[in-house]
Amino acid sequence: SWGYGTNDGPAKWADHFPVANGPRQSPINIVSSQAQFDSSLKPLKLQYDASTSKDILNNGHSFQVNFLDEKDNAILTGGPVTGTYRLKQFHCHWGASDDKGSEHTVDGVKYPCELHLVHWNTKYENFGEAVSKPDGLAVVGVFLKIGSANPRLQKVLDTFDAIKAKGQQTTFLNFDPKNLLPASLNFWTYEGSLTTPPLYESVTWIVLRDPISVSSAQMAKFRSLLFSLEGEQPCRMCDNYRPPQPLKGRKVRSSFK
Ligand SMILES: NS(=O)(=O)c1ccc2o/c(=N\O)[nH]c2c1
Ligand SMILES: [Zn+2]
Repeated sequence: SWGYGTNDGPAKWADHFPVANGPRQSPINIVSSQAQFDSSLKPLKLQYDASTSKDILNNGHSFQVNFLDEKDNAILTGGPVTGTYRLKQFHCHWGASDDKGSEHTVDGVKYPCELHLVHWNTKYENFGEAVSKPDGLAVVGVFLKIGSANPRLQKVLDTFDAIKAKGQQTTFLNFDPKNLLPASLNFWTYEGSLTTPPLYESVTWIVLRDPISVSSAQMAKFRSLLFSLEGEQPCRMCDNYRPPQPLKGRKVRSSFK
C-alpha cells in the first residue's frame, strides 16, 4: 500500500487515489497576507475535559492516540463549523531533521512537526460514515516549534518503546489533549482533505496560528519509531508528511486581524 518513500510516496498517490489531484487537497501553504479576517467566525470551542483516551498505536504511518467517541466527551464546536464534532484521534507528522516535518507551511516556513486532532461530525453515525462526506471532519492542526522540552508531550513519547514497530499498540488512559494546545486558539481555516490516502475531500481545516514547544531531543524520540514491522529491516519513521498542494482558488480565512 502507500507510504512516504520514493516508490510509494506522495508523488505516486494519484496512481491509486486520483482525488490526489482534486480541487480541495491538503495540506497547503498559508500565505498570511492573503488570509481574510472573517468577523463572522465564532470562537473555536474545544471541550476536552471529559475526554477519554484509550490507547496509542503505531499504524505504520504515524503514532495515533485513540479516544472513546461513543458519547460527546470531547467535542469541537464554534469556529467555522456548524454542529458538533467529536474527537476520534490525534497523531503527528514530522521530518528527518528539525528543518522540516509539518504538512501545512506558513509563508513557506516549515515546522519540525505538526499535530492533528481529528474530529467527526455527529450528524453522521460514526467516523467511518463521516470520513468521506464533504462536511464530515474537522481537523485542528497545531505546529510544534523547537524550544524547551514539552512535559505534556513527554507522556506520549514515553510510550514509544512499547509501539516501536508497525501494528504495535498499548493502553494509554487519562491523557487530556487540552494540554497540547497553545494559549491562543487563533486560527486559519479552509476547506480541504485528508493528507493521507484515501485523501477524501472531507476536512474543514482549522490550523492554529501559535505553535507549542518541543525540544530537539524530543523530536529525536519521534524518529525512533519505525515504519516497519517487527522482524523486518528497520525503517525509521520520519518525513511522514505530504507537501503543500495547489490552492486552486480556495480562500483561507483567519479568526484574527
Ligand atoms: N492527516 S489527516 O488529514 O489529519 C487524517 C485524518 C484522518 C484520517 O483517516 C484516514 N484514513 O482513515 N486518513 C486520515 C488522515
Ligand atoms: Zn495528519
